[in-house]
Amino acid sequence: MNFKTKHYQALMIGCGKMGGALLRQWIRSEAVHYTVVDPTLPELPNGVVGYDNADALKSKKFDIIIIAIKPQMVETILPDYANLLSEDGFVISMAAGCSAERLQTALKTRAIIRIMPNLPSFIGKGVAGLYASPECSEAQKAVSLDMMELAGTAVKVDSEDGLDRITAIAGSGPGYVFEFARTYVEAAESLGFSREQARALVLGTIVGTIEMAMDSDDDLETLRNNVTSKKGTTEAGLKALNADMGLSQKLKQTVDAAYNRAIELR
Ligand SMILES: NC(=O)C1=CN([C@@H]2O[C@H](COP(=O)(O)OP(=O)(O)OC[C@H]3O[C@@H](n4cnc5c(N)ncnc54)[C@H](OP(=O)(O)O)[C@@H]3O)[C@@H](O)[C@H]2O)C=CC1
Ligand SMILES: O=C(O)[C@@H]1CCC=N1
Repeated sequence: MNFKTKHYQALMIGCGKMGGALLRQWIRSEAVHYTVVDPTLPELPNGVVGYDNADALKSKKFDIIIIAIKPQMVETILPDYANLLSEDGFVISMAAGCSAERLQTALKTRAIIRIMPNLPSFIGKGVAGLYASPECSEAQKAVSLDMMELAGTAVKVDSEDGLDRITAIAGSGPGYVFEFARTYVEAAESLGFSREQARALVLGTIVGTIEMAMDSDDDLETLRNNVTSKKGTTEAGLKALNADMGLSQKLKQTVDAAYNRAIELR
Protein backbone atom coordinates (compact mmCIF):
# COMPACT_ATOMS: atom_id res chain seq x y z
CA MET A 1 0.00 0.00 0.00
CA ASN A 2 1.40 3.35 -1.04
CA PHE A 3 -1.50 5.40 0.29
CA LYS A 4 0.14 5.89 3.68
CA THR A 5 2.70 8.38 2.43
CA LYS A 6 0.31 11.15 1.42
CA HIS A 7 -3.29 12.32 1.60
CA TYR A 8 -4.77 12.89 -1.86
CA GLN A 9 -7.57 15.13 -3.11
CA ALA A 10 -9.27 13.49 -6.10
CA LEU A 11 -11.88 14.87 -8.47
CA MET A 12 -14.07 12.39 -10.35
CA ILE A 13 -15.65 13.79 -13.52
CA GLY A 14 -18.78 11.75 -14.25
CA CYS A 15 -20.13 9.27 -11.73
CA GLY A 16 -22.35 6.81 -13.52
CA LYS A 17 -22.31 3.02 -13.47
CA MET A 18 -18.55 2.44 -13.64
CA GLY A 19 -17.33 5.50 -11.74
CA GLY A 20 -19.93 4.84 -9.04
CA ALA A 21 -18.93 1.17 -8.72
CA LEU A 22 -15.26 2.07 -8.23
CA LEU A 23 -16.01 4.92 -5.85
CA ARG A 24 -17.95 2.51 -3.63
CA GLN A 25 -14.72 0.53 -3.08
CA TRP A 26 -12.24 3.40 -3.26
CA ILE A 27 -13.78 5.21 -0.28
CA ARG A 28 -12.70 2.27 1.89
CA SER A 29 -9.27 3.93 2.02
CA GLU A 30 -9.16 7.24 3.87
CA ALA A 31 -6.01 8.25 2.04
CA VAL A 32 -7.97 9.76 -0.83
CA HIS A 33 -10.75 12.31 -0.42
CA TYR A 34 -13.20 12.36 -3.33
CA THR A 35 -15.13 15.19 -4.96
CA VAL A 36 -17.53 14.33 -7.79
CA VAL A 37 -19.00 16.38 -10.63
CA ASP A 38 -21.95 14.90 -12.53
CA PRO A 39 -25.01 16.74 -13.89
CA THR A 40 -27.32 14.00 -12.60
CA LEU A 41 -25.61 13.53 -9.26
CA PRO A 42 -26.25 10.03 -7.96
CA GLU A 43 -26.53 9.28 -4.25
CA LEU A 44 -22.90 9.48 -3.10
CA PRO A 45 -21.16 7.49 -0.38
CA ASN A 46 -20.64 9.22 2.97
CA GLY A 47 -17.81 11.73 2.91
CA VAL A 48 -17.87 12.27 -0.86
CA VAL A 49 -18.66 15.84 -1.92
CA GLY A 50 -20.75 16.21 -5.09
CA TYR A 51 -21.56 19.04 -7.52
CA ASP A 52 -23.77 19.04 -10.58
CA ASN A 53 -21.36 21.37 -12.41
CA ALA A 54 -17.79 22.60 -12.11
CA ASP A 55 -18.50 26.25 -11.18
CA ALA A 56 -17.87 25.80 -7.45
CA LEU A 57 -14.41 24.29 -8.08
CA LYS A 58 -12.75 27.18 -9.87
CA SER A 59 -10.28 28.03 -7.07
CA LYS A 60 -9.54 24.40 -6.09
CA LYS A 61 -6.61 22.13 -6.99
CA PHE A 62 -6.68 18.31 -7.09
CA ASP A 63 -3.87 15.73 -6.92
CA ILE A 64 -5.82 13.27 -9.07
CA ILE A 65 -8.45 13.91 -11.74
CA ILE A 66 -10.48 10.77 -12.53
CA ILE A 67 -12.21 10.61 -15.89
CA ALA A 68 -15.43 8.57 -15.75
CA ILE A 69 -17.35 10.19 -18.61
CA LYS A 70 -17.87 8.62 -22.04
CA PRO A 71 -14.82 8.65 -24.34
CA GLN A 72 -16.78 10.64 -26.94
CA MET A 73 -17.18 13.56 -24.46
CA VAL A 74 -13.52 14.05 -23.60
CA GLU A 75 -12.82 17.01 -25.90
CA THR A 76 -16.02 18.88 -24.96
CA ILE A 77 -15.91 18.46 -21.19
CA LEU A 78 -12.30 18.16 -20.04
CA PRO A 79 -10.75 21.49 -21.13
CA ASP A 80 -12.86 23.21 -18.41
CA TYR A 81 -10.95 21.16 -15.83
CA ALA A 82 -7.41 21.70 -17.12
CA ASN A 83 -6.59 24.32 -14.45
CA LEU A 84 -7.79 22.21 -11.55
CA LEU A 85 -4.90 19.73 -11.54
CA SER A 86 -2.09 20.51 -9.06
CA GLU A 87 1.42 20.88 -10.45
CA ASP A 88 2.49 17.32 -9.55
CA GLY A 89 -1.01 15.93 -10.12
CA PHE A 90 -2.01 13.13 -12.46
CA VAL A 91 -5.02 11.81 -14.34
CA ILE A 92 -6.71 8.42 -14.08
CA SER A 93 -9.01 7.68 -17.02
CA MET A 94 -11.39 4.77 -17.45
CA ALA A 95 -12.71 6.04 -20.81
CA ALA A 96 -12.64 3.01 -23.11
CA GLY A 97 -10.27 3.33 -26.04
CA CYS A 98 -9.57 7.03 -25.42
CA SER A 99 -5.82 7.49 -25.86
CA ALA A 100 -3.48 9.14 -23.37
CA GLU A 101 -2.65 11.63 -26.11
CA ARG A 102 -6.27 12.84 -26.35
CA LEU A 103 -6.39 13.25 -22.57
CA GLN A 104 -3.03 15.03 -22.51
CA THR A 105 -4.31 17.53 -25.08
CA ALA A 106 -7.68 18.06 -23.40
CA LEU A 107 -6.23 18.49 -19.89
CA LYS A 108 -2.86 20.05 -20.84
CA THR A 109 -0.95 17.57 -18.71
CA ARG A 110 1.39 14.65 -19.37
CA ALA A 111 0.94 12.16 -16.51
CA ILE A 112 -1.90 9.86 -17.50
CA ILE A 113 -2.88 6.51 -16.02
CA ARG A 114 -5.39 4.66 -18.17
CA ILE A 115 -7.36 1.99 -16.37
CA MET A 116 -9.83 -0.51 -17.73
CA PRO A 117 -11.99 -1.68 -14.84
CA ASN A 118 -15.03 -3.90 -15.03
CA LEU A 119 -18.39 -3.72 -13.34
CA PRO A 120 -17.88 -6.43 -10.67
CA SER A 121 -15.69 -3.78 -9.03
CA PHE A 122 -19.03 -2.84 -7.48
CA ILE A 123 -18.60 -5.81 -5.11
CA GLY A 124 -14.79 -5.61 -4.95
CA LYS A 125 -14.39 -8.42 -7.49
CA GLY A 126 -13.31 -6.41 -10.50
CA VAL A 127 -10.60 -7.38 -12.95
CA ALA A 128 -8.78 -4.34 -14.29
CA GLY A 129 -6.00 -3.35 -16.64
CA LEU A 130 -3.68 -0.44 -15.93
CA TYR A 131 -1.38 1.50 -18.27
CA ALA A 132 0.81 4.45 -17.24
CA SER A 133 2.17 7.03 -19.67
CA PRO A 134 5.98 7.36 -19.49
CA GLU A 135 5.64 10.71 -17.69
CA CYS A 136 4.02 9.10 -14.61
CA SER A 137 6.12 8.82 -11.45
CA GLU A 138 6.56 5.55 -9.56
CA ALA A 139 4.44 7.01 -6.74
CA GLN A 140 1.59 7.85 -9.12
CA LYS A 141 1.68 4.34 -10.59
CA ALA A 142 1.75 2.79 -7.14
CA VAL A 143 -1.21 4.80 -5.85
CA SER A 144 -3.26 3.94 -8.95
CA LEU A 145 -2.49 0.26 -8.47
CA ASP A 146 -3.52 0.49 -4.82
CA MET A 147 -6.82 2.05 -5.87
CA MET A 148 -7.51 -0.67 -8.43
CA GLU A 149 -6.65 -3.39 -5.92
CA LEU A 150 -9.26 -1.96 -3.55
CA ALA A 151 -11.79 -2.88 -6.25
CA GLY A 152 -10.43 -6.33 -7.13
CA THR A 153 -7.39 -7.45 -9.10
CA ALA A 154 -5.33 -5.47 -11.60
CA VAL A 155 -2.97 -6.36 -14.44
CA LYS A 156 -0.34 -3.82 -15.51
CA VAL A 157 0.28 -3.48 -19.26
CA ASP A 158 3.05 -1.54 -20.95
CA SER A 159 1.12 -0.37 -24.01
CA GLU A 160 -2.19 1.33 -24.66
CA ASP A 161 -2.95 -1.36 -27.21
CA GLY A 162 -2.63 -3.90 -24.39
CA LEU A 163 -5.25 -1.97 -22.44
CA ASP A 164 -7.60 -1.93 -25.44
CA ARG A 165 -7.22 -5.72 -25.65
CA ILE A 166 -8.08 -6.01 -21.94
CA THR A 167 -11.15 -3.87 -22.67
CA ALA A 168 -12.37 -6.50 -25.15
CA ILE A 169 -11.91 -9.33 -22.63
CA ALA A 170 -12.48 -7.99 -19.13
CA GLY A 171 -13.93 -4.47 -19.51
CA SER A 172 -16.79 -5.61 -21.72
CA GLY A 173 -16.67 -9.18 -20.39
CA PRO A 174 -19.41 -8.85 -17.77
CA GLY A 175 -21.73 -7.83 -20.61
CA TYR A 176 -21.04 -11.09 -22.43
CA VAL A 177 -21.48 -13.11 -19.25
CA PHE A 178 -24.76 -11.37 -18.34
CA GLU A 179 -26.01 -12.05 -21.87
CA PHE A 180 -24.97 -15.71 -21.64
CA ALA A 181 -26.75 -15.98 -18.25
CA ARG A 182 -29.83 -14.20 -19.59
CA THR A 183 -30.24 -16.55 -22.55
CA TYR A 184 -29.47 -19.57 -20.33
CA VAL A 185 -32.33 -18.46 -18.02
CA GLU A 186 -34.62 -18.14 -21.05
CA ALA A 187 -33.67 -21.69 -22.06
CA ALA A 188 -34.41 -22.93 -18.53
CA GLU A 189 -37.83 -21.25 -18.66
CA SER A 190 -38.52 -23.08 -21.92
CA LEU A 191 -38.14 -26.36 -19.98
CA GLY A 192 -40.99 -25.30 -17.69
CA PHE A 193 -39.32 -23.46 -14.80
CA SER A 194 -40.59 -20.12 -13.50
CA ARG A 195 -38.37 -17.06 -14.10
CA GLU A 196 -37.38 -17.11 -10.42
CA GLN A 197 -36.53 -20.82 -10.41
CA ALA A 198 -34.66 -20.54 -13.71
CA ARG A 199 -32.58 -17.61 -12.42
CA ALA A 200 -31.69 -19.46 -9.20
CA LEU A 201 -30.76 -22.65 -11.11
CA VAL A 202 -28.68 -20.86 -13.73
CA LEU A 203 -26.85 -18.35 -11.51
CA GLY A 204 -26.21 -21.03 -8.88
CA THR A 205 -24.78 -23.33 -11.53
CA ILE A 206 -22.56 -20.59 -12.97
CA VAL A 207 -21.23 -19.46 -9.57
CA GLY A 208 -20.51 -23.01 -8.37
CA THR A 209 -18.81 -23.93 -11.63
CA ILE A 210 -16.62 -20.81 -11.76
CA GLU A 211 -15.64 -21.06 -8.10
CA MET A 212 -14.69 -24.71 -8.64
CA ALA A 213 -12.55 -23.76 -11.63
CA MET A 214 -10.87 -20.92 -9.70
CA ASP A 215 -10.03 -23.40 -6.94
CA SER A 216 -8.64 -26.05 -9.29
CA ASP A 217 -5.29 -26.60 -11.00
CA ASP A 218 -6.96 -28.66 -13.74
CA ASP A 219 -7.38 -27.07 -17.14
CA LEU A 220 -10.86 -26.11 -18.26
CA GLU A 221 -11.05 -28.95 -20.78
CA THR A 222 -10.42 -31.53 -18.03
CA LEU A 223 -13.00 -29.89 -15.78
CA ARG A 224 -15.52 -29.95 -18.63
CA ASN A 225 -14.74 -33.60 -19.31
CA ASN A 226 -15.38 -34.44 -15.64
CA VAL A 227 -19.03 -33.45 -16.19
CA THR A 228 -19.36 -35.24 -19.50
CA SER A 229 -20.30 -38.91 -19.35
CA LYS A 230 -19.88 -40.97 -22.53
CA LYS A 231 -23.22 -40.93 -24.39
CA GLY A 232 -24.72 -38.95 -21.50
CA THR A 233 -26.77 -35.78 -21.21
CA THR A 234 -23.87 -33.30 -21.12
CA GLU A 235 -22.33 -34.79 -24.25
CA ALA A 236 -25.66 -34.32 -26.00
CA GLY A 237 -25.91 -30.73 -24.76
CA LEU A 238 -22.31 -29.86 -25.67
CA LYS A 239 -22.75 -31.26 -29.18
CA ALA A 240 -25.61 -28.83 -29.68
CA LEU A 241 -23.60 -25.99 -28.09
CA ASN A 242 -20.24 -26.16 -29.86
CA ALA A 243 -19.67 -29.28 -31.98
CA ASP A 244 -19.67 -27.11 -35.11
CA MET A 245 -17.38 -24.60 -33.32
CA GLY A 246 -20.24 -22.10 -33.56
CA LEU A 247 -19.75 -20.90 -29.97
CA SER A 248 -15.96 -20.67 -30.40
CA GLN A 249 -16.38 -18.60 -33.55
CA LYS A 250 -18.99 -16.37 -31.93
CA LEU A 251 -16.72 -15.63 -28.96
CA LYS A 252 -13.80 -14.88 -31.24
CA GLN A 253 -16.03 -12.51 -33.23
CA THR A 254 -17.24 -10.98 -29.96
CA VAL A 255 -13.80 -10.05 -28.61
CA ASP A 256 -12.59 -8.94 -32.05
CA ALA A 257 -15.60 -6.62 -32.44
CA ALA A 258 -15.04 -5.09 -28.99
CA TYR A 259 -11.30 -4.65 -29.61
CA ASN A 260 -11.97 -3.04 -33.01
CA ARG A 261 -14.43 -0.64 -31.39
CA ALA A 262 -11.80 0.31 -28.78
CA ILE A 263 -9.44 1.08 -31.68
CA GLU A 264 -12.11 3.30 -33.28
CA LEU A 265 -12.49 5.18 -29.98
CA ARG A 266 -8.78 6.00 -29.76
N1 LIG B 1 -19.92 0.48 -17.69
C1 LIG B 1 -18.83 -0.30 -17.70
O1 LIG B 1 -18.92 -1.53 -17.44
C2 LIG B 1 -17.49 0.27 -18.00
C3 LIG B 1 -17.34 1.58 -18.40
N2 LIG B 1 -16.08 2.08 -18.65
C4 LIG B 1 -15.91 3.48 -19.02
O2 LIG B 1 -16.41 4.28 -17.98
C5 LIG B 1 -16.89 5.51 -18.52
C6 LIG B 1 -18.28 5.76 -17.97
O3 LIG B 1 -19.11 4.71 -18.43
P1 LIG B 1 -20.44 4.35 -17.64
O4 LIG B 1 -20.24 4.56 -16.19
O5 LIG B 1 -20.87 3.04 -18.16
O6 LIG B 1 -21.42 5.47 -18.23
P2 LIG B 1 -22.51 6.30 -17.47
O7 LIG B 1 -23.31 6.99 -18.53
O8 LIG B 1 -23.22 5.45 -16.48
O9 LIG B 1 -21.65 7.40 -16.67
C7 LIG B 1 -21.18 8.58 -17.23
C8 LIG B 1 -21.60 9.70 -16.32
O10 LIG B 1 -21.05 10.93 -16.79
C9 LIG B 1 -22.03 11.92 -16.61
N3 LIG B 1 -21.79 13.13 -17.37
C10 LIG B 1 -22.33 13.52 -18.55
N4 LIG B 1 -21.92 14.78 -18.86
C11 LIG B 1 -21.10 15.19 -17.85
C12 LIG B 1 -20.39 16.37 -17.57
N5 LIG B 1 -20.43 17.43 -18.40
N6 LIG B 1 -19.67 16.46 -16.44
C13 LIG B 1 -19.60 15.42 -15.59
N7 LIG B 1 -20.28 14.26 -15.79
C14 LIG B 1 -21.01 14.14 -16.90
C15 LIG B 1 -23.29 11.21 -17.01
O11 LIG B 1 -24.44 11.92 -16.60
P3 LIG B 1 -25.78 11.75 -17.52
O12 LIG B 1 -26.22 10.35 -17.34
O13 LIG B 1 -26.71 12.77 -16.94
O14 LIG B 1 -25.37 12.07 -18.93
C16 LIG B 1 -23.12 9.88 -16.30
O15 LIG B 1 -23.59 9.94 -14.96
C17 LIG B 1 -16.84 5.38 -20.02
O16 LIG B 1 -15.75 6.10 -20.52
C18 LIG B 1 -16.65 3.89 -20.28
O17 LIG B 1 -15.90 3.65 -21.42
C19 LIG B 1 -14.96 1.32 -18.51
C20 LIG B 1 -15.07 0.02 -18.13
C21 LIG B 1 -16.33 -0.63 -17.87
O1 LIG C 1 -19.10 -0.67 -23.51
C1 LIG C 1 -18.20 0.15 -23.27
O2 LIG C 1 -17.73 0.88 -24.15
C2 LIG C 1 -17.64 0.23 -21.87
C3 LIG C 1 -16.19 -0.12 -21.87
C4 LIG C 1 -16.10 -1.51 -21.36
C5 LIG C 1 -17.43 -1.75 -20.80
N1 LIG C 1 -18.24 -0.78 -21.05
